[in-house]
Amino acid sequence: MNTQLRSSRVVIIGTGAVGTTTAYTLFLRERVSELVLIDANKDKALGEALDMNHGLPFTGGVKIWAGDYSDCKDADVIVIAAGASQKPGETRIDLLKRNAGIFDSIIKNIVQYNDHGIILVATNPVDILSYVSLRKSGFPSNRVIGSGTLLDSARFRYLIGQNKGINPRSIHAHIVGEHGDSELPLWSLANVAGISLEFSEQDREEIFNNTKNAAYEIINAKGATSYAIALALDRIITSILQDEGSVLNVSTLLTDYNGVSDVYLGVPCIVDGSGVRQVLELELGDQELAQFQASASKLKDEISKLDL
Ligand SMILES: NC(=O)C1=CN([C@@H]2O[C@H](COP(=O)(O)OP(=O)(O)OC[C@H]3O[C@@H](n4cnc5c(N)ncnc54)[C@H](O)[C@@H]3O)[C@@H](O)[C@H]2O)C=CC1
Ligand SMILES: CC(=O)C(=O)O
Repeated sequence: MNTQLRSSRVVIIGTGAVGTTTAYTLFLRERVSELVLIDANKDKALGEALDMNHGLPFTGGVKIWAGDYSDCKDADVIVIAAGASQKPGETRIDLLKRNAGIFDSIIKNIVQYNDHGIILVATNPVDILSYVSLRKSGFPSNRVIGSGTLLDSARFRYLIGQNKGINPRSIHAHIVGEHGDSELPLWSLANVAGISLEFSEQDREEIFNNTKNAAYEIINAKGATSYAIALALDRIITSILQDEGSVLNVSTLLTDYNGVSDVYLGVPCIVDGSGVRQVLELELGDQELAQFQASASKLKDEISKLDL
């Protein structure tokens, strides 16, 4: 495992709430040597890059600029956070038509210049758009990753931590499936130091509902979610760039995974410099299996309506 930070370039496509906060997180934590911002609104990318550059005297040496697709040539990771976001009351799936449309040109532009990097998708619906990116890029599946249920699992761990009075970093717990309304909690795997955690039915219901509905709550309150997703993307990017081999609940192509194939869903994966090095197959209980398969069917149904 290489723990040294090597020279690296990350390109972020879409400099709205998610893209910019991710850029700022990478900038503050000095995760990369070069950060390129691309947006359909060139002035927005330019302004964000300039604003961050003015912080350089207070931080380290990350080189940031507003670029174009030719800058993807030397990129190790290309993050896609471009496109429509949910308005209050909209689901992630409601964004599919609008966002699948723009992925056509975004992926074409990326592969015109890059054949070796890792595409990391954040745009919603993230599992379906990761699958679209795989099909349109022709990249191997280990190099097309969605942020998946990493964010949902973080929310779950936070809420369990609140319930138990334990720091969420010490809580091990997983949300798997769609990053969206059909996701499922794996209560039987929730533990602290390998010790299973007990919950009342009422606590389980409250913790899971608050996990699943977190984005709706935040969007109603402030219009977008940005900080926690930026930290989740930073976690994935760092695991790639530092060749960590961390286990993260990202969205990946499933092949006969608990009977599910040919769809992207969030499950625990070993993430390193090659992208998704290994998909870890979980043993699911009967009810969990039924829910997981229902989540897959829902997304496959949506994918079948797309022109791929
Ligand atoms: N995967 C996850 O866990 C999360 C995903 N998201 C998703 O991320 C996406 C972005 O969300 P926000 O940043 O809040 O939206 P935003 O509206 O703040 O920013 C979107 C940006 O994309 C740009 N854009 C649109 N079409 C483009 C194109 N063809 N090429 C380049 N840039 C383009 C816009 O100019 C805008 O700057 C949404 O789909 C949202 O649902 C948001 C939070 C968490
Ligand atoms: C918007 C979104 O997908 C989230 O914050 O979970």
